[in-house]
Amino acid sequence: MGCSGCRVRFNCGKVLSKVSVFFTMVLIFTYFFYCLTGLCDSAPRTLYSQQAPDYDILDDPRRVSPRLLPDAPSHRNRTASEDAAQVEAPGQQLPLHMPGSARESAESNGIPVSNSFGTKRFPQAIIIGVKKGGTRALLEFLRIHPDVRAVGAEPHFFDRFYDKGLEWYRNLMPRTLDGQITMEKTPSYFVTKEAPSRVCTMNCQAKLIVVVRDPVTRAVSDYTQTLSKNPGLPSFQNLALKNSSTGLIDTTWSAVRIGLYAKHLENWLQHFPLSHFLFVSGERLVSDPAGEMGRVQDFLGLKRVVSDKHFYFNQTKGFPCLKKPEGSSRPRCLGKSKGRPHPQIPSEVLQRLRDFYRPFNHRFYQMSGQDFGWD
Ligand SMILES: Nc1ncnc2c1ncn2[C@@H]1O[C@H](COP(=O)(O)OS(=O)(=O)O)[C@@H](OP(=O)(O)O)[C@H]1O
Repeated sequence: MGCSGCRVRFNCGKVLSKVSVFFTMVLIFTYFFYCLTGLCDSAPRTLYSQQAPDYDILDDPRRVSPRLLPDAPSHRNRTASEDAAQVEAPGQQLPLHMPGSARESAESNGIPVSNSFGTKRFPQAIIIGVKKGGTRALLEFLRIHPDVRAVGAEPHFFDRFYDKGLEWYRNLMPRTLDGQITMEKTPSYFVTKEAPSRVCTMNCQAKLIVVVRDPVTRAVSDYTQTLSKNPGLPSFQNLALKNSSTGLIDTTWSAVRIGLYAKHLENWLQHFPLSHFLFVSGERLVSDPAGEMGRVQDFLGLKRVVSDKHFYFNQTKGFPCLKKPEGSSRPRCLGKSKGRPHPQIPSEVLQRLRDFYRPFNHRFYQMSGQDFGWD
């Protein structure tokens, strides 16, 4: 009797251990299957795709380290807050070759669709400048195009991280299929002495886009950005003028120097012919985004997909916004660091700057073959 009780308990134990082995196997197989279908990779990314892309983070090098760039080679030891800061390009969540309706339906069902197709290529086109010209707006507008894939954050490879090597750079790029263009934007390339030769080492056929804006408003915009991070900053006039009595402009101040477009372009023209450049008017990108996007798409050899129907003017923001950015069904404007109110600068200081820039602007109009009408 006692012995048969033992046997029953012994058999029960055997059955239980078999069941637990069975369930463990099922779990392992399910995990393998899940990974084989590529869903493993994308599981954490769905979190990012559900967030609104924070354009402010993407343009702030202090908040986006190269480790946090999309598809950066090293993802080890990330903290949760770093993960949250890695906002991926909306278009990087879904393979772009997927028919629109299929992508939309996958997305609306909350099914993460991993982009494991295509190849990481060096960019064929780069937005190289200028800082505060409207480079983020241009990149986000371009991203609506199904044949454009771009890194969300600024890689700063040709100015800050060149020693990491070309493979590191290529690894940051999103995967593209044949016929799709890989792009990135880092506005500081335009004013970096070494950037042209370095870009040429990567690809001398690269197309280069420069968004230019009246250098006076650009300088004020630049100053406004620095002031927002450092409220104790001296006044604009203190920084722009060597001394107030002579009214001489301080060209060592980066906010002034960046606006000497002719000088920076000269450096680039040592390595690339003029035909490789497209100069986008920062002012027209605001007043007529569709018109300016038409020129950009032609230059990149793309079908004119991005058009009037993609934009609306947001009265509160005072800027054009996207009706449906890539990967989202809701209208979206750029972040609050884009289109900030500028501080009041004394008109004589602005006039002094205007006079200073005039000859440089005219030289730039000649070199680029375009009159931007800043004077
Ligand atoms: N559609 C739209 N929405 C918001 N802002 C727009 C837009 N188009 C152009 N701009 C102008 O872009 C300016 C910022 O330029 P960048 O994106 O090149 O800045 S950055 O260098 O990346 O920091 C930013 O400068 P500020 O107005 O001084 O903030 C804007 O004037």
